Amino acid sequence: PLPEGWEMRTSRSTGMTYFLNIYTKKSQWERPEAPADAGEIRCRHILVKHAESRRPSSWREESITRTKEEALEQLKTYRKQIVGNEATFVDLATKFSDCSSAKRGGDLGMFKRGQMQAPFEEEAFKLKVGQLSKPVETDSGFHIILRTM
Ligand SMILES: N=C(N)NCCC[C@H](NC(=O)[C@@H]1CCC/C1=C/[C@H](COP(=O)(O)O)NC=O)C(N)=O
Repeated sequence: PLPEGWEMRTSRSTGMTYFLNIYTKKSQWERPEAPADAGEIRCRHILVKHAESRRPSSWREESITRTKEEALEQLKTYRKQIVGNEATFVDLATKFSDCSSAKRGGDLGMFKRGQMQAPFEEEAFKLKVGQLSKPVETDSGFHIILRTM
């Protein structure tokens, strides 16, 4: 089968088979080996900051003093609650995310490569739509990411 995100097409003019990236609508003659690059994706995230974050402050807390270990533990607890259906991603993001996107349920909107810090981008672009990431560390703090588009 074709890797995810590709469709096989036949050229009306030449009758030759080509391959269409359903996200970017770009086509190619070579049979793709890897899932189609989405170009632009949309994600929600929950960010837990700590004392060493690049900006140790948020709408929730004027001055964030928790340690990195505490922040990671807290984030893992949220992830367990989501995976165990004890809470929803949007509910926890709204209540606990240290990013201003908390007021949008963690939604960051659509973004392309080159916009987010590298570790976040790398993990986000690996996710399938609907998939939840493992904890990711950036200079902002620790995140879990839910790809929505
Ligand atoms: N395009 C959208 N929606 N906004 C621009 C995002 C800019 C980008 N931001 C990040 O990489 C961090 C990590 C992933 C999400 C994110 C959110 C940060 C985290 O909080 P902070 O460390 O800034 O206080 N809050 C907002 O920017 C960056 N290149 O700095």
